[in-house]
Amino acid sequence: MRFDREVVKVEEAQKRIQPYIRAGQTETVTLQQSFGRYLAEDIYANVDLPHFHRSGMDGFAIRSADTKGASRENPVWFKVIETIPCGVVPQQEVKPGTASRIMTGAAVPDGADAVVMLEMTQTAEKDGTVFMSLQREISPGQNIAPAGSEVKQGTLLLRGGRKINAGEVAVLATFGCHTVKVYRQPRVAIFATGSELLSIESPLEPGKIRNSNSHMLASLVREAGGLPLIRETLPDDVDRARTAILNAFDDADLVISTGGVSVGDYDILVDIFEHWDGKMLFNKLAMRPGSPTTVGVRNDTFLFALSGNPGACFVGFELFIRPVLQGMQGKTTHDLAVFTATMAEDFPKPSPFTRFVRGIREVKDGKVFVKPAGIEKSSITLTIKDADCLIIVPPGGRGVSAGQMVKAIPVKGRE
Ligand SMILES: Nc1nc2c(c(=O)[nH]1)N[C@H]1C(S)=C(S)[C@@H](COP(=O)(O)OP(=O)(O)OC[C@H]3O[C@@H](n4cnc5c(N)ncnc54)[C@H](O)[C@@H]3O)O[C@H]1N2
Ligand code: MOO
Ligand SMILES: [Mg+2]
Repeated sequence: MRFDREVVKVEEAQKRIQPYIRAGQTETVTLQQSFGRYLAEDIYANVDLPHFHRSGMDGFAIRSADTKGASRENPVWFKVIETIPCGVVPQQEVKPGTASRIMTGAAVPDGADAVVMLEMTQTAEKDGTVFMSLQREISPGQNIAPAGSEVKQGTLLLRGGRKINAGEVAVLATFGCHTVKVYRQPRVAIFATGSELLSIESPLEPGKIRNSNSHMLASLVREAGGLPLIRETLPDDVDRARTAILNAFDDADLVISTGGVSVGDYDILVDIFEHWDGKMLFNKLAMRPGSPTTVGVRNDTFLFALSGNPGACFVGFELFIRPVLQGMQGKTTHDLAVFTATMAEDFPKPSPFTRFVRGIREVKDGKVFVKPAGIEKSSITLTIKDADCLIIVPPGGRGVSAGQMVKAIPVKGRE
C-alpha cells in the first residue's frame, strides 16, 4: 500500500488542486492596514484625474495665441494680473495681453491655454504693476495637464483580487479610499512532524535538529498574505498527530504539515492518509524535490503534507500552496509566472522526474541568465535564502548545460 503510489505530473497535480480553491470572506480595513492584502472590490475612478486643469510648471498662465510672432527681436509683453499658488481657485480670467503667475500643481485660470516656464520669461515692474515678456511662440496646451488627462471618471482602476502594494495604495489614497474591502487573511495551521525536532530555543542534542520548516513556512504564508498559526511539533505518534491535525480543521482555512510523507517506518502522514475521511488528491509527484508531497481536501479545507526535507518543503509551498493562498484571496489566475532564461552554468544532474532547482537570476547585457543557487539537494537549507527562482530541469537526459535555454519560475517577491 505504502509503496505503490500513482505518480502524478506537476501540471496534473495543479489541475487537481484548482477546483477546490475558493475565494474567502472579506473585511474592511483602513488604507494603511490594506498594504500587502488582496483587494476584494473593483475600484473605479470616482472623479477625473486631475480633476482640474493643472499646471505642470512654475511660470505664467497665458493665452498661446498672444505669443504669435514673438521672437528675440520682437518680444511680447503681458500684464500680470494674479498669482495662483497651489490649492486655490484662480479669481481672474486671463484675457488677451494678460498672464497669471502660476505654480506647479495649481489650477490653470479660465482663458489660459498654456503655461510658460518661469525661466523663459523676463519680468519688469512699472508703477506697481508687473509685466512679463516672452521671446518665443508658445503652443497651446503646453505644460497643462487637462482635467481627466491621467484617467477619466468611471474608469476601472484596480480589479478585485489584486495585491495591494505601494502603487495600489497611492491610487487608493488619490481617490480618497480611506477604507478598503480586502479578503480576509487565510488562517494557516502549520504542523512539523518528527521526533527528531527541537524547538529553536533548545540546545542541540545528539541526533536531533531544530525545527526550521515551521518557521520558514510561517514566513512564506505571511508573504503570501496568510496568517500563520504555528502549531505544536508532533512526535512520530500517529494517533496524536491525527488528532492534532484533524482538530486544526476546526479553525484553520488551510492546514500544512511537513515531514513524514515518504516510506519510512515513522512517516506518519502516510498512515493518516490511509484512513483519510476526505479526498486524497495525490500522494506522489513526478518532481524533485518533494516527490512524496501529498495533498488532501477535507470539509473544503486543504491539507498540504509537504516533505520534511527543507528544500522540498520550500518548493512544495511555492508550486502548490502559494497559488492556493492567492486564490483564497481573490486572485483568479492560478498559473505560475514562468520565464525563459539562459543557463549560466552546467547542471549535470540527471533526474527521472522534472527538477525544480533553487536558482539565482541575473541580467547580463540585457539577457536573463539563471544558475543553481548551490548544491541542489532536497536536504539542503542554505540555498533557500539565495533562491529567487526555481529552474525547471526537464526529466531524463543529463541535466542542462551552460548556454541552454531553460524555463524558470520566479520566487521571493520582486526584490
Ligand atoms: N526508501 C526511500 N527513502 C526515501 C524516499 C524514497 O522514495 N524511498 N524518498 C526520499 C525523498 S525524495 C524525500 S523528499 C524524503 C521525504 O521525507 P519525509 O517527507 O518523509 O520527511 P521526514 O522523513 O520526516 O524528514 C526528511 C528529512 O527532513 C528533516 N526534517 C523534517 N522535518 C523538519 C523540520 N520541521 N525542519 C527541518 N528539517 C526537518 C528530517 O530530519 C529528515 O532529515 O524522503 C526520502 N527518503
Ligand atoms: O522528492 Mo525528495 O525532496 O527529492 O528528496
Ligand atoms: Mg520520512
